[in-house]
Parts: sequence; structure tokens; C-alpha cells
Amino acid sequence: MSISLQDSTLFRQACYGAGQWIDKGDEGTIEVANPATDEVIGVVPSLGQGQVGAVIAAAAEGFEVWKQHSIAERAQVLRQWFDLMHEHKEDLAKIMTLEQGKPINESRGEIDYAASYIEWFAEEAKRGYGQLVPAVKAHQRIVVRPEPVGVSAAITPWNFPAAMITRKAGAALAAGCSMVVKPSSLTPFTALAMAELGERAGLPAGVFSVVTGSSADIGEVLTASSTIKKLSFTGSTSVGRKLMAMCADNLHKLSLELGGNAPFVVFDDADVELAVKGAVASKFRNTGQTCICPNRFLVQTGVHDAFVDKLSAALSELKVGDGFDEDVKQTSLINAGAVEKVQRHYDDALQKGASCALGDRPGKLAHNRIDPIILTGVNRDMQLWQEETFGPLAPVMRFETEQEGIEAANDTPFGLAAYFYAQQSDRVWRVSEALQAGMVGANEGGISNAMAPFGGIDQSGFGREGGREGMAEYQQLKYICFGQAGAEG
Ligand SMILES: NC(=O)C1=CN([C@@H]2O[C@H](COP(=O)(O)OP(=O)(O)OC[C@H]3O[C@@H](n4cnc5c(N)ncnc54)[C@H](OP(=O)(O)O)[C@@H]3O)[C@@H](O)[C@H]2O)C=CC1
Ligand SMILES: O=C(O)CCCC(=O)O
Repeated sequence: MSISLQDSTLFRQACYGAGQWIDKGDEGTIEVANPATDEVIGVVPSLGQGQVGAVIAAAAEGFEVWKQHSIAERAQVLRQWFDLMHEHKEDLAKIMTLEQGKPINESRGEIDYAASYIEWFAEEAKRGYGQLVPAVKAHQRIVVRPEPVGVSAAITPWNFPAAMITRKAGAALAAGCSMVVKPSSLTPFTALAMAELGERAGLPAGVFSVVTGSSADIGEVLTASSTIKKLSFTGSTSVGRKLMAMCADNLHKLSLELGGNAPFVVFDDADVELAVKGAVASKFRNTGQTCICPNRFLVQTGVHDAFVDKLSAALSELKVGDGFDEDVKQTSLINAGAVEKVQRHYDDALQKGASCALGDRPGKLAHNRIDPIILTGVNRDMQLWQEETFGPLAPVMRFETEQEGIEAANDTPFGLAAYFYAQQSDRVWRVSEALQAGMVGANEGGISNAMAPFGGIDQSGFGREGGREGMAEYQQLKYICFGQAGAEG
């Protein structure tokens, strides 16, 4: 490791199950590299399937213990976990930038965001209300009781190494479930630091585990296990689809937060300055590697040129470099494959008639860095229209009428996020309702909040994380019908 931490014990090169640190994997080790330098920063064990099975068995025991805790006790432990994340925010942020590459200030922001899910669910734990339902028969009483589903599992991506864990684990643990997490092999150290803090917060053995190793092998064990009752996955649509098929035998409850293809629509009556601010914040967050990043900019003809000019000016100010440099706003993409995908979209678009209004063909800078790019003259035949680019490339298409803009925005099988900018209030309502997505930013580029239900529709998956809805994903309903002896009829 090439950074100094105030608390070096947060950097664990071991995984965590049954309340123990496991430093030997039956399948050897996995090296983790810093995307900004390609240097290996450490190794984690590659667990064998038997080892993962043992962690799941311990999670079943952890569940039995945890579900007996009072709600106040669960809330207290979660609150303590939240406090520890804040206390160690700087170290957690450094570990995240080291393994994921994002600017250190964004890592700090992600730790705050991740911790906010733990805080939210510490409070929601107290609000797992059931229902008393009026019964048709006078002698009956109907009670509906939410109960924890049991042992849950999470498979999480590399782009948000902390928040994608806490918004699943916070909900699961608040509901009374235990959870086994498999983080991305590209970014396991943030997850392991969180496990260390969870242990210090007082989570009983087996309640929260982190397993590392081959994703295919671990995915197989998690989906084949009848001990596990719920799987929550965030990642690509292709892997999500595969996991859903693998869960079919056990009929696991599932949440899938999959790829997006968010439109960002700017109408003639928009506040263009505000739209540019929102575009920079949403598109260039994590150097464009966010599932809710705008993937397609649709700009009405009256403000098209002004928007492109102002966006170019704003993007020219973004410094590209190493995430530990406090002034840097855009950093290395996660790996060479990510740069190749941006290159492929760029080449395809230029070949099909787009023009480059800012930037250059990706691939010239060292360490998988790319200067922000704007392409204009984009059309629907281009690959970047159909697939998530997951990088700092903003393609802009011009449109004439409101109807045309909405129709183009909805021209995708994905439905995670959508954004638009307009000022006429009737249009704001109309467009909010017409956009087909699980989340809409109306004159707003920053839509992520622990208190709101996060999730998509169609090929972007299903299930909601955060909000009042988040905990329900880890609960099942039991309806109890009370009769009275001698009172039937
Ligand atoms: N919705 C979102 O937030 C995300 C969307 N994406 C999209 O997906 C594209 C590809 O990114 P990529 O990292 O490859 O995403 P993946 O879907 O491959 O990876 C996400 C998670 O799934 C795991 N995984 C991969 N294959 C399997 C499997 N067969 N069984 C069980 N788990 C598995 C990965 O583990 P491991 O890393 O160890 O292989 C990781 O933990 C991106 O360009 C982007 O378009 C990517 C990340 C997040
Ligand atoms: O890309 C993702 O899957 C994470 C979304 C980040 C957020 O919650 O805003």
C-alpha cells in the first residue's frame, strides 16, 4: 500500500466471515491494482466454494442471534457503525481512491453518502410497521406482520465501493437479516474496511460478512444456496440476467440494479446555466462511471449551441489526473477495457456522422485517463445511443419539438434515471410524467438520496434501495388470522 492511514488496521488483506478474519483462500489470492498507476496495492484471499459455504452457514447462525435483538439494539449498533464511518472518513476515502481511482473529494462524498444509508436504516429499523386489517367475520382479527427474510446476499460493483454495500446491508440488517457481501474483486478493500468497522460497532458474528474470490464461483454458491433467501445485485444487465436465471431453482427474492442509459433533455425554456451545472455534476461524477450518469444529451434547437458552448467551457476547466491531487476532477477509468469501450463509441459515432466539439480520441493519456469529450450531431444508429458508455464522453443530439425530445429520450429498453431542464411549470409536470424511468431529475442533476427509493424499470432491473421501500426488500409478510373459540359463524 502506498498511502498512509491514521488507522492502518482498516486496510485488511483478509476477508471476514463468522466473525473471523480469513487470510487464506483455498484458491490462492487476488491482486488488487491502483487504476491510477497500475501498481498492485495488496492482495485478498480467493475463497474456495467450501469456504464460502461455511461463511453462509455462519450467517444463518448470525441471523438467529440478530433477529432476537430488540429493534432498539439493532438501531444502536447501526448508529455506531455510522458514527465510526464518519470518524474514519478520511482513511476510508483514501482506501477508496487508492483502489477505485475516483477523486479524493468524491471519495469523501461517497463515504458520507454510504454512511447516510446506515443512518437512514438505523432509524427505519424502528418503523417496520405491520397492519391490522378489518376482517369480514366478527370473530376474526387479521394481523399482517413483516418478518425478516433470513440470510441475504449482495454482489456489488467497483464504481461505488462503499455506498452500494451500505444501501443493501443497512436495509438488510435493519430488517433483522444477516448479509454476505461479495464486493467487486477490483475494489475489495473498502468493503473490508467497512467490515472492520462493523465488527467494532458490535455486529455479532455472522451478521455481516465479506467474501472475496472468483465472481463466477461465489455467484454459483450464493445462488445455489437454499440458506440464502434474498440476493441483491448491482452491476451490468448481462450479469444480472444470468444471476436471475441461477436463482430460479431456489426462487430467491431478488433486487437487480442494472445498467442505465439515462437521457438528459434540455428544452428551449431551460435555464441553460443550470442545465450545464447539472450536466457536469451528473455526467462527470466518478469520471462518467455511474449507472445514473446521463448517457445521451438531447437539446432543443433554440438552446443547442449555447448549451454546447457553455458545456465545453465548463468541461475545459476540469483537471484530469491522479485522484489524490485535491484539484483533480477527472481520474483514470477503472481499467484499459473501460477506455476501449469509450474509444469504440467515439470511433463508431464519428464514422456515422458525429463531430467532436471538445476533446480528442481517447487513448492518448497515460493510466487510462481521458479528457472530457463532447460529440455533436449524434443519431440513434450509433452504439453510444444504445449502450452505456461509462466514461467521460457526452454525446449531444439536437431535436425540434417537445414530443420529439420525449420520444427520443424514451427510445431505450433501459429505465434507470432520466433528467430534464425546463422552466414552464406545465411542461415540467408533463415531461416528469412522460419520461420512462425509475428516477427523474427535473432541473436537478444530483438525485441520489438515502431517503428516496433508488431503482429502475425494464432492462435496468427491479427493486428499490433506500427510502421507506428499501427495508421491505428484506422482509416477507406473514398474515395471521385470529379466531375465537366458540364464536364462529
Ligand atoms: N449498475 C451499475 O451500477 C453498474 C453497471 N455497470 C455496467 O456494466 C459494465 C461492465 O462492468 P463490470 O464491472 O464488468 O460489471 P459486472 O456486472 O461484471 O460486475 C459487477 C459485480 O458482479 C460481479 N460478477 C461478475 N460476473 C459475475 C458472475 N458470473 N456471477 C456473480 N457475480 C459476478 C463482479 O465481480 P468481479 O468484479 O469480482 O468480477 C462485480 O462484483 C460497465 O461498463 C457498465 O456499463 C458496471 C458496474 C456497475
Ligand atoms: O452506479 C451505480 O450503480 C451507483 C449509483 C450511485 C448512486 O447511488 O448515486
